[in-house]
Amino acid sequence: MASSPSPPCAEITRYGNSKEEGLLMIDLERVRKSLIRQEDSIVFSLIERAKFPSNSSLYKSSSSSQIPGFDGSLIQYIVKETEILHSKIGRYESPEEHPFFPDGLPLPLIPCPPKSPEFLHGAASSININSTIWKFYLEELLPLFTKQGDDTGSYACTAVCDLSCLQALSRRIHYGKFVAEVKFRDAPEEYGPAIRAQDRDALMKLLTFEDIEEMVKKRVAKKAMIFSQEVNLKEKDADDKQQNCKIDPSLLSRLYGEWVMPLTKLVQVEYLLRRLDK
Ligand SMILES: C=C(O[C@@H]1C=C(C(=O)O)C=C[C@H]1O)C(=O)O
Repeated sequence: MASSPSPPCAEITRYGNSKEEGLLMIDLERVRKSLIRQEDSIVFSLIERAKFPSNSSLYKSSSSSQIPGFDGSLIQYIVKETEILHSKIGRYESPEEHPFFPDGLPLPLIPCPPKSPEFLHGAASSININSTIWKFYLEELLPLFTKQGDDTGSYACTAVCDLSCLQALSRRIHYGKFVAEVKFRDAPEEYGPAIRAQDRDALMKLLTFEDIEEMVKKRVAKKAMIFSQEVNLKEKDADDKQQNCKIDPSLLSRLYGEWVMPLTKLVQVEYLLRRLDK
């Protein structure tokens, strides 16, 4: 029997945990399918950002932003203002979306769909590690895949690409909450004692699947090679395809191995530590 298609990310929050409610069950396979689909968004957003040079002035605070009354960097200004607009239209009503500058965001101006039974424990809303994502993206990842250079005419487009990368990475990493909830529901008798003992190491060991992680690293590198290769009508051999990539496929493996998966697991641990809170 064909497996049911994985729910689009936004729908998974509307699924309950009981067939009696006429809602679809969520299981680890469906959650993992959503993570796989999110790989595409991350790969394509990095390919788009790689079109522009490093444009390091974008990320310098105070004087370089030259925004009257704003003393942060230009990228901070653009992200903050974008998140204010997105908050007004209800983006952060979704448990899958997390702002990078949550303080002082306005309430939605438009009516949001009625809240369906929450799939996640209420403590989920207290977990936001975007400051960590911001830091590794700007300080460690960007220099690895952008060419040195400064093109003042492309600052706005560059910042929009950065925001797309940041949002895709944030969504993927915080999806760890859904992974953790499914794992807990699948084996409360295993996770319960480690949660009650607040044992981070035990929880990390329970939720880690190294075979899956190895597959993820290989798959994202392959996606980078396929999605970013130059396409022409002449037949190219495999080596040429590898050389003509807009982004180094091995960078995606490194991104997932060093940052995305460890941070997704950190989110899972933080969520599970709070899972039995009243
Ligand atoms: C997301 C999961 O939890 C962990 C994190 C993974 C990831 O971030 O890709 C993969 C396997 C697990 O070690 C999972 O089990 O699918």
